[in-house]
Amino acid sequence: MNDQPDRRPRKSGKPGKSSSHGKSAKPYRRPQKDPVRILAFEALRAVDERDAYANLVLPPLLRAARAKGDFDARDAALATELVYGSLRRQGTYDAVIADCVDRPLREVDPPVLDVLTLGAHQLLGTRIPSHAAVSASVELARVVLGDGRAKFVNAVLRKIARYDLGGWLERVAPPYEDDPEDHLAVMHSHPRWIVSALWDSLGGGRAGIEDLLEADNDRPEVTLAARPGRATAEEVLDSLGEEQGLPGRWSPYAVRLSEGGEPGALDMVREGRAGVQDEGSQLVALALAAAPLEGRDTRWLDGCAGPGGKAAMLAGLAARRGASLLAAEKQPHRAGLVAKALAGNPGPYQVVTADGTRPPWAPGSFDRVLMDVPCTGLGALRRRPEARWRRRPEDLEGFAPLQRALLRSALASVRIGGVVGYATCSPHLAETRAVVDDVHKDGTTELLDARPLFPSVPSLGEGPDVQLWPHLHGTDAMYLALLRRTA
Ligand SMILES: C[S@@+](CC[C@H](N)C(=O)[O-])C[C@H]1O[C@@H](n2cnc3c(N)ncnc32)[C@H](O)[C@@H]1O
Repeated sequence: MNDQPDRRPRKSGKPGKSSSHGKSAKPYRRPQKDPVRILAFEALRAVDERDAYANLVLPPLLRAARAKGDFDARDAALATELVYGSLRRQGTYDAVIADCVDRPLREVDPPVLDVLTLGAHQLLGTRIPSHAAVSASVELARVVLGDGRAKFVNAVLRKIARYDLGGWLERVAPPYEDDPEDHLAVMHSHPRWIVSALWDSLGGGRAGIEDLLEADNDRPEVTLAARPGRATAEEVLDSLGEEQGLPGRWSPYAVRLSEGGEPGALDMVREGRAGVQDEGSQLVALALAAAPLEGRDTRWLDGCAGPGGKAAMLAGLAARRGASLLAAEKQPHRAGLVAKALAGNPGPYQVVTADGTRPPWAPGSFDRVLMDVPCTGLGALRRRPEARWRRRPEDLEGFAPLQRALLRSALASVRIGGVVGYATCSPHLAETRAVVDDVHKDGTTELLDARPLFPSVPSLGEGPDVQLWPHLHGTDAMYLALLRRTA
């Protein structure tokens, strides 16, 4: 039922005209322009209409609003919460809104639906009092949709305001006993196919999958990685000044920022001595670097390096051990980002623009190889609130041949006895174990137990591969399998 939310023919209609104010008995009053809600609406329209990413579209809008004055940090925090919350909880809010309108959601004009979603989030997902949430949304509707459609918005939001979130969920979520996946999809605002895929990968009962789906709806912490050889986590912590930070949970290089702030503005980040990087990604790079290896260990390859977070960590670790890193990336502009991330690395490295499936280097050239392949990104839903609604199950078929080709190419690139790390930022079994099992069947690899290379990280399952989880580890759902080439 909730697979394709019955919503949003995306490209939309135009804002309606204001109704004539001569007809109203009341004297005409100009709508009140609330810059926070107007900005949130603009961001949602960009996500809906232009397939923009909220995390890219929002910062410039916020900067422009602040530059105009009259928009402070609290306004920015509220606008961010309204945009991210509306996108994350869209599946739940769609079910609620559908119950309050007398036509299918796909027949509601998308800008109207965006105003309703923003209103629903204020009513059901924030502490804003109901009357304020309704009146602010109606004023927004008057500004961006016109008076006629503002009446419709008013009527729908008044219906929504009758119950709180719990009350609505009891009404609109199908009973768990009838259809567990549909129930969880509505309760936790994920498409049903993603609930199903995550559950297949996670295993276990109801409690675990519920915790995972809720963790996907939490705002993730911003984590920094001290670049090995250029800074330590202690130095990064000391440099934070006003910003508060905590050491990482698992990675000795991690620093968790307590307030989101603007990490790009921190001195350490501007100087390239630290970078923004989820702790799960740090652990994957550290595990590959620590995998046991006999014989030569001087040539390392990152075969899918852009934008360069793991490459920066690997390059620093390689430098300490007298090894060099080749960082390859197919997209030239992303290879540029890798070059920027690696600039100033204390040891030898090279960045090349290259297709990892048709590599320009000789077979067997490397001792350690990381293949962090392109994937659906279902492991990073916390960071990209719109991604869950954009992804389709068919996307998996698009990635499958490339993922296998890149893993095979990684194994051809490593010497016999060398180690390949196959990584994804998706826990979907079609992108993780299915790929590794297919390639392992060729009979030229040994699977290594990756778990001991994640020291002190709990709940790593039965191995030999490692799947991290937001609700268990506070990281993105990164996956790592380690394969040694045997023939
Ligand atoms: C998951 S991202 C890698 C993230 C990176 N390891 C990091 O930590 O910053 C996958 C990257 O592979 C690149 N890519 C896609 N197809 C490729 C190919 N055939 N050869 C090399 N790189 C490829 C994409 O452009 C993308 O930058």
